[in-house]
Amino acid sequence: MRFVSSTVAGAYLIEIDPARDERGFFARTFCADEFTKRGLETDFVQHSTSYNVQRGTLRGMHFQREPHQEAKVVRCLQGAIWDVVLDLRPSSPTYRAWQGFELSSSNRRQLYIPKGCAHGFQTLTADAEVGYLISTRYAPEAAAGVRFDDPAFGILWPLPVAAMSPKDGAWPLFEPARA
Ligand SMILES: Cc1cn([C@H]2C[C@H](O)[C@@H](COP(=O)(O)OP(=O)(O)O[C@H]3O[C@@H](C)C(=O)[C@@H](O)[C@H]3O)O2)c(=O)[nH]c1=O
Repeated sequence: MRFVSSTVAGAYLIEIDPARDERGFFARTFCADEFTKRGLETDFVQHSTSYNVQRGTLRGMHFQREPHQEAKVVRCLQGAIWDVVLDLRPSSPTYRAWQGFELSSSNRRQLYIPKGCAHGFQTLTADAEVGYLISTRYAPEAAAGVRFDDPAFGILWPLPVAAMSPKDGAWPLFEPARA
């Protein structure tokens, strides 16, 4: 596995290191030893998937409040997405910074989202499916979000929004105390 540092502290783009032969290849997509070496979470209690019908569907920007903060490992299983990590940790050297990556079923890249960061994505294709490893149980009372188009962050999205949940359309503008 190859871990590429992000401009958001503690976030990593993870690429596979395929062992190829005439059948195709074999590659690790998660390795507890490799994650531990970099101080990343290895204890994942949920593996979830989301399926998205339309190109341009946007989900985000989500996080869970303390003490339910989550680390996530995100992968696009079908189609392609623009996947974004946003730093909401006031003590972080990259507080309020974001970075986006194209993840697709063909590039097989994954994005590691550290605790305290928000996460969201926009689908670049129709019929896109996204899988996540998540380190913390779903706690709806702790679920929170910031607006995908909040000028406090200036996240750039590749496409007009084709579909979004009412919840994601209604997040208030960012106030540091609320996050
Ligand atoms: C996230 C989640 C949702 N649900 C339920 C609640 C609701 O009825 C339905 C859809 O929930 P949401 O609208 O919150 O789903 P969604 O907008 O896809 O939420 C996801 O967005 C991306 C960007 C993430 O990073 C994920 O961690 C998660 O927050 O699924 C669970 O049962 N368990 C879960 O872990």
